[in-house]
Amino acid sequence: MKTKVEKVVWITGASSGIGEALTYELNRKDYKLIISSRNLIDLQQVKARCTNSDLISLLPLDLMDRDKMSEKVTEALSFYGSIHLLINNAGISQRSLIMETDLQVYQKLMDVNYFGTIALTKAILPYFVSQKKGHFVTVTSLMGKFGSPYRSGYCGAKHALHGFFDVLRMEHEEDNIKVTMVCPGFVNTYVAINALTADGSPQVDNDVATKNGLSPHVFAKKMVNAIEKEKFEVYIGRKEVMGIYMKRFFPKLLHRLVLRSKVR
Ligand SMILES: NC(=O)c1ccc[n+]([C@@H]2O[C@H](COP(=O)([O-])OP(=O)(O)OC[C@H]3O[C@@H](n4cnc5c(N)ncnc54)[C@H](O)[C@@H]3O)[C@@H](O)[C@H]2O)c1
Repeated sequence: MKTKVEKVVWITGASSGIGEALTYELNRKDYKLIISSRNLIDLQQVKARCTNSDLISLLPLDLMDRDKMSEKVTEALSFYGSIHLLINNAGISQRSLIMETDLQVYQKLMDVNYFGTIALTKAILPYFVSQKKGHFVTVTSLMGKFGSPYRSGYCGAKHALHGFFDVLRMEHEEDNIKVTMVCPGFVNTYVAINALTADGSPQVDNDVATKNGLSPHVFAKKMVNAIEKEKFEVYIGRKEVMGIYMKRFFPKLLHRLVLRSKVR
């Protein structure tokens, strides 16, 4: 457990789903946490459910506010005087066909998932470099490695994160900066309910596959294990994870299987 000595973790998107479950799991393991999301009341409720709530600091943050990221980093550092891990977890999905989707929806998917994430990453990077230590953990998706209908903009944004962070890992190898890319399969969270439809409104309904996915609690345990082992990249889910290997070795077969599965 190499990173056990590195105790301060900043999690984005901590108000629900994977981020909320990560908060409980890391709190249980006595990490000091800074938890972020857009809504302070939601964050307060998560904190109230933690056993070691004195180890939790709240920092509201909207990934759309790219200009505020340096300010947010300064605020985050003021809580414990240090940060060792940034978990870029916040994100928003999509359920709409390319032909029907407004360009603004693509813009928002990129703004939140890609530009918001890299803006926050760039804002904290000089601090990590100055410390000669730091660990970026970025939650992408299996959709960051292959595609599935109704998710064109989401897939684009998540694929882009892999490009960015693979380069960051190389450029800052000598600064002792670690990067772990986490690719979930289906996890039973609000991701499908909050997913943007063609006009930018949320889908509201859950998807069957998401509902039948891993529980956020089980997912968070596996993810923390991967973080502590400083893995480069990890795929966490059920049989859908096979898509990673099929994309690499049998891309046409994966194409047919994804179409046949009719997953929404
Ligand atoms: N649940 C799944 O099946 C699944 C699969 C693959 C990838 N993911 C990824 O996991 C991550 C977490 O999603 P989840 O499944 O927990 O869904 P969720 O909708 O329950 O949680 C998303 C979190 O991101 C936050 N968020 C959304 N927009 C934001 C913004 N503009 N600024 C700041 N925070 C914002 C939300 O408030 C929430 O806390 C996302 O990056 C998502 O793409 C989830």
